[in-house]
Amino acid sequence: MIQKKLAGEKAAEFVEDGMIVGLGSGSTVYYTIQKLGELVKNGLHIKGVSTSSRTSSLAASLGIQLVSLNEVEKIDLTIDGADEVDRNFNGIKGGGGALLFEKMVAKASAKNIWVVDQSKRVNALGSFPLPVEVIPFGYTHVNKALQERGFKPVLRTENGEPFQTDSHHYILDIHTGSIDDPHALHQWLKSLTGVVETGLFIDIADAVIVGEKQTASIVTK
Ligand SMILES: O=C[C@H](O)[C@H](O)[C@H](O)COP(=O)(O)O
Repeated sequence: MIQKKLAGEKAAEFVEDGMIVGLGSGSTVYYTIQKLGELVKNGLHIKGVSTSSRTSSLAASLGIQLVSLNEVEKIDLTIDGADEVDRNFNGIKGGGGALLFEKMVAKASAKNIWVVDQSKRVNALGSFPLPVEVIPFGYTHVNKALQERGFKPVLRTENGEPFQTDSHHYILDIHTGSIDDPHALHQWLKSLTGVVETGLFIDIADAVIVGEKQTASIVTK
């Protein structure tokens, strides 16, 4: 989709020679990574920290050098997609199941830019089902607690089997409706034993690049 391409490619303009760059996951940041691949072929030196096995394969195929999160003290800039972004730049991520690594990479980054198309911008988070990453052991009990709270959890599946994240966890997609207090919801979810991470990304994005019909605009706080 052209809006994703415009946003994704625009973000590559913020990458400078010598940077350690967090490489997000998904169909929008795909275009950033493709662009970075071109720039690397033309002499740009960067090291990438990947957030998913898919991104690792893509980056490696384009000749982008990868290092693990353990090997770096900090990341200069991370570029990633999002499933929803509100006016405070809080977001829902994890539609592709990469939320845990994405959040760890984001939190180790001096700056985070999200790339989205216009449809991802919302007044309040919560229309997109919120991914909750859980360990497979006893996940039905977490599911029950979420059901009791009225969140209608759905175990994410792939080819008829539970979808497994890169860490071999499961994902329960929950239906929260409009989220009034993302902090409180995130805290409550994290308090459930067996929950590894939530797709609520709060106070993480510094700027959002929004792909429009013919251009991409940069929105800062
Ligand atoms: O787990 C997936 C990530 O959080 C993605 O960044 C997010 O789902 C947005 O992906 P896309 O750009 O494909 O809509």
